[in-house]
Amino acid sequence: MRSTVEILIQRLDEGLPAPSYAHPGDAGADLYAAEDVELMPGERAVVPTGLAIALPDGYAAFVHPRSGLAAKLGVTLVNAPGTVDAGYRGEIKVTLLNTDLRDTVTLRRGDRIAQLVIQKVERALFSEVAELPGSARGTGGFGSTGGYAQPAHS
Ligand SMILES: O=c1ccn([C@H]2C[C@H](O)[C@@H](COP(=O)(O)OP(=O)(O)OP(=O)(O)O)O2)c(=O)[nH]1
Ligand SMILES: [Mg+2]
Repeated sequence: MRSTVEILIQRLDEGLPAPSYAHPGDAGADLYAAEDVELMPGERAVVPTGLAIALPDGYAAFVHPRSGLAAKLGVTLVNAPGTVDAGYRGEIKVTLLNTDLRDTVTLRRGDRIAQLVIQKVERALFSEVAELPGSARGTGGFGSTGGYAQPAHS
């Protein structure tokens, strides 16, 4: 059986469902908008979900966009994925962004606006050294392996 972890949840808004997985095997549990929101083209808004959680130490929750909202309406999250720390007891909020340049998007209270992914996270012990160990990649990054089209105006 797939392993599970118990997450304590508090519904700050009892009119909304508790988060749940739509299908067995889903990684993300949908989060609901606690209020109506209208996003003009390019506009963002911090939307409450009516949900607070207590994660066990060693876990974090990540607020991810929903691909349906992204593909159909151009709605994503400004800070995707948002990070919910294990010690956070406040309301989970979703930083929605309407990337569409023409259409205003209206979302209603109760709409599923994002999804929460629970993950184990390591806590690092940052050890400073004068030189880092070598690697095949070295310092190359930001497209160093090539294969990118040039913008027309460059
Ligand atoms: O999409 C998000 C991201 C964060 N949070 C909450 C939980 C998280 O534990 C807290 C702080 O988030 P983060 O560390 O990303 O924000 P910050 O700007 O660094 O704020 P702080 O100084 O409070 O850490 O805000 C959300 O509700 N939704
Ligand atoms: Mg922070």
